[in-house]
Amino acid sequence: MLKAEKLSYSYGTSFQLKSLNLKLSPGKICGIIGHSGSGKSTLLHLLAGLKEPEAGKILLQGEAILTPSKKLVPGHPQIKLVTQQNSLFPNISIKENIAYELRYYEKAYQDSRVRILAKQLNLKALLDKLPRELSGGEIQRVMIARALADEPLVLLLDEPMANLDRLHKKDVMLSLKKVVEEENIACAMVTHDILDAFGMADELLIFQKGKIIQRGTSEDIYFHPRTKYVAELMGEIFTMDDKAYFRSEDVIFNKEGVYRGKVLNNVFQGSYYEVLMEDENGRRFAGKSRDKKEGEVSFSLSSFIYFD
Ligand SMILES: Nc1ncnc2c1ncn2[C@@H]1O[C@H](COP(=O)(O)OP(=O)(O)OP(=O)(O)O)[C@@H](O)[C@H]1O
Repeated sequence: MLKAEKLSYSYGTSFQLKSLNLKLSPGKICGIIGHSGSGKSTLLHLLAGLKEPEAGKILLQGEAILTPSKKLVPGHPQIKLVTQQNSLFPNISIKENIAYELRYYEKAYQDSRVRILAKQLNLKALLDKLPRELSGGEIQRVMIARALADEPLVLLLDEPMANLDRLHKKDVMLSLKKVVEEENIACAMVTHDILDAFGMADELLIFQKGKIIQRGTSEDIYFHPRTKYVAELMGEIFTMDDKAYFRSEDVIFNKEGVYRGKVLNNVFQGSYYEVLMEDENGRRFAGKSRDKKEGEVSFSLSSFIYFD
């Protein structure tokens, strides 16, 4: 659906996005993960046709999209970018905000489309309110609904769920995934929360300094990270010898275990305790346990991660 070929962009000498290739497929969500400043937002702005690439092109259904220098108003009507910024009209209702995107259509179609979106994104109770009467998370859902109103081919989301608590997140995640599938939209989503990416993305792209350094399914990347940077983005890793790394869930407490640790703390996590430990060299690591641990403990490790 959307394809970027050899895309390049830079901010002077301080940041470069170099010869990047990317494909977004209909009905699929591509999660974009990377440290702050790695270029994720810049990429979304390029894909949305809002920044002028220095080289390369962006193809929508095989046709090159017009870049800002070739357009009066930058952007493409069928590629929608939703950021964290609230860009709703403040003095009209939520319903009118969404319907505004459909202003060239008949009223009956506007109404039915708003009704469908309100159902998909759980907005029914908010339709007659003004934006200032909504919470941050509710605004975010409305912004997504508004972006979807005119049935775009591509939806680009820059941290769409940053303002939502866990419970609401799950709700929005499920509805968003369903809409993307039902309406066959190609979607890319930048997020800082790896669990959001795991929960939603069909494919993950890992970004480092303007480059995609690994791509694959969540499971693929979680279990086979190519570098330490990638592994750490997926969750905390530990090592006792700087060669073999492990995660807290790999720690299996048992008396026969060949590894030893001194328990420093038990952090209650609800369904388990995170047991913080250190070895005789003062290296810190953690395990997971249903019960609290104390003093000297032994454990084995169920698997290791190695880097090339
Ligand atoms: N207008 C600009 N002028 C100069 N440098 C910029 C500009 N916008 C961004 N940068 C720099 O380019 C790099 C990439 O920025 P970008 O916003 O794309 O990163 P990001 O991965 O989205 O970060 P975050 O996760 O913090 O939003 C950063 O080092 C940033 O400081």
